[in-house]
Amino acid sequence: MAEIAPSILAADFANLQRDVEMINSSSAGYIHVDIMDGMFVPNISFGLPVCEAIHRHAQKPLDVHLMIEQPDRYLEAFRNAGASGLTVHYEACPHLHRTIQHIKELGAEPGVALNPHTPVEVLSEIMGDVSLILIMSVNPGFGGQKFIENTYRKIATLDGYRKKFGYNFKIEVDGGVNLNNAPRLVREGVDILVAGSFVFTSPDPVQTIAELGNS
Ligand SMILES: O=C(CO)[C@H](O)[C@H](O)COP(=O)(O)O
Ligand SMILES: [Fe+2]
Repeated sequence: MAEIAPSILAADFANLQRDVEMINSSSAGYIHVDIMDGMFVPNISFGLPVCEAIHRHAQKPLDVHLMIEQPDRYLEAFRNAGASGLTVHYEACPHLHRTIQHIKELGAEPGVALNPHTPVEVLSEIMGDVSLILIMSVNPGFGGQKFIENTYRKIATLDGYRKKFGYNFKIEVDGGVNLNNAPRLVREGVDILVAGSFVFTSPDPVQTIAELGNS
């Protein structure tokens, strides 16, 4: 069993309210909101006004994934735009401890994300301070990419740290998640599966979210 965070990046932006309401009516635990700045990643998604608009209709917490440089500049603004969780990239934060404290002061759940090439060991001194560790299973920037197989090993290593030291963070995986890889991801220790294109291109997204959740 896992919690599901459908990624709104794969929604129909011309029918955003309809797609948010679909997620509301499903068993999803969160709405995953991908913010891309065209600098940290080679793509621009959307920004604060769209996040606010999603929040106006959402009945699930917004899990905001900041793929932006110097995310400290925008933490408060995204919190005010409705973010329940704020996840920053390790690779974008030279003062990660300070950034995590800032997120906590804003009353949001602090998360940290790792690109596929970044080993989980770099987070060893911050694992006790975060609510969420997001393992990217594709290179961030685009939906609809192929799942990177090395992710299983990273999840297992991270789960090993959690068990050894009794940490409470949740493990989230993001990118290329589908019904083929979800069961093994959950076995390795994943708590939250992000799924964008697999959910939104399926004939029955509510049913697909339920099936992923049963993985
Ligand atoms: O952070 C992301 C991309 O950078 C998205 O959350 C992710 O790609 C989800 O989309 P899909 O399930 O289609 O891979
Ligand atoms: Fe994401």
